Amino acid sequence: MRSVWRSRLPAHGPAAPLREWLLEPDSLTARCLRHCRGFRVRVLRQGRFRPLADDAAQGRLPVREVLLECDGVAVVFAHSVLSTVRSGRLGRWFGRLGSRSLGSLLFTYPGFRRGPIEFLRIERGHPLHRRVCEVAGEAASYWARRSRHHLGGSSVLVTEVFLRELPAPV
Ligand SMILES: C=C(O[C@@H]1C=C(C(=O)O)C=C[C@H]1O)C(=O)O
Repeated sequence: MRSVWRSRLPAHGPAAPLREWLLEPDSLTARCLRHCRGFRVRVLRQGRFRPLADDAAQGRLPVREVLLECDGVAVVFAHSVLSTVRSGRLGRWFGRLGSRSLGSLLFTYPGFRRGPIEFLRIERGHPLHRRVCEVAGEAASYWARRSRHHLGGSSVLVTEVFLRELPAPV
């Protein structure tokens, strides 16, 4: 079952500082780098997996899941899915990222076009909720955002789940 992702945060939604992080128009990696001394991308899995119902995709596709860590603390769980198996340059670059941030590609190479950012409070029953609890600990719900980045005829759907209060600027 697909969830209803919304184009706006509810007025009574998360308060600052989480609200500002959810609304960050630029790269989360760049924001993390401004807010902590030690930033790291911890790759949890990368390969061809069956996408989530929410990913609006069929078949086994290139999937990447990582934790963004600030000063040793995991602050974002990211789940990214390519639109097709044959994704040309995007597929090659995606597969070779390793521990480099996907954002270092999406927000630097000029050919990408980003679609709208959508928001969802991920609760028990959502396929990502269980995965996030496995890595970040049990919580009733997590706020998340997602957007699709297009390059030519391919795209990557990037879903970011915020795990805890995020660091203040250093
Ligand atoms: C899209 C960005 O890249 C970040 C890093 C990711 C990765 O390395 O897989 C995935 C999503 C983001 O949290 C960003 O920095 O905004």
